[in-house]
Amino acid sequence: MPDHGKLRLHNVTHVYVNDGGASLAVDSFNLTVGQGEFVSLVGPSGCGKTTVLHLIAGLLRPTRGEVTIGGAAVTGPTASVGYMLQQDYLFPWRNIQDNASIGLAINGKLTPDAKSRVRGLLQELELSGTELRYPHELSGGMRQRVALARTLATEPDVMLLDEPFSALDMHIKLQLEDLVWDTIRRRGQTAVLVTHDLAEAAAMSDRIIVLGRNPGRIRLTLDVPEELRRTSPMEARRHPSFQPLFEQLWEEMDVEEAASSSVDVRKERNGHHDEKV
Ligand SMILES: Nc1ncnc2c1ncn2[C@@H]1O[C@H](COP(=O)(O)OP(=O)(O)OP(=O)(O)O)[C@@H](O)[C@H]1O
Repeated sequence: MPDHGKLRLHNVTHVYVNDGGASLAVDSFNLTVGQGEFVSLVGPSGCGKTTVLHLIAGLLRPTRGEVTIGGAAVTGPTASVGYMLQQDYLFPWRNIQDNASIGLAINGKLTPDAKSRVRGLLQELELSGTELRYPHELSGGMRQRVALARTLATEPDVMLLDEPFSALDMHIKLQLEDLVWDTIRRRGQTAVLVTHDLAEAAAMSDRIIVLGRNPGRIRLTLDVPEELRRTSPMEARRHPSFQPLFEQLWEEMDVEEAASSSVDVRKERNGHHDEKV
């Protein structure tokens, strides 16, 4: 049977409408992500990457077009989608076990089995012994691992990652990239990562989608070579195929950023500060 993809955005357009007027964030966006595939979205600031994740998560409804997961239309947030953000948003008054269990508690699924699964997750993420501690007693990397446990606890099929490593220092970031990559792979989850870090995109993904400047449209798709997909992000960074891929991405982003700034220059030159070019 042909693979129609776990996740599909079909001709999706999103316009934000508020007091400031209407703003086109994503325009006629088409993307299919296969079951178990890891895709990264990169592109200039404001090009619509987070908007795409919010549409997949059901936090926003498309103005036009359709988002489907497993063939079913996304009409609102569902437990089958997990979301990991730059900030961990742990509750300071709840201990680590309770923070990791919060999604299950909200969904009314905090059964004894689920509790023991959360304990297993904390163990898997090397957080054993922290269960009764509070977030302020943990390092940034540990807190982000608790956030990962909280996301995995509800057993989502699709993981959305919005710059989850960008607030961490380099050493912790590299370790956490490996851990997240490994947990996602072992569970066969489908993942979409938004990142400004091109090396991270190259090291973690099966496929990289380069978006053009606002409004979000796909400018280019790069398939990551098989030998990099098979290895952990840390190992991928050391592989001979890594540098050429990174350089290609860098050049593509350079072209895109240059296009953005030439538009700004053109706008300045023409005195058209408010006009959409
Ligand atoms: N709530 C909102 N209301 C109006 N416009 C918005 C809103 N959220 C985002 N936008 C606009 O939509 C466009 C896309 O924003 P989005 O946050 O998706 O971009 P991004 O690529 O994730 O940016 P960054 O890389 O800087 O995080 C931008 O022009 C932004 O100003």
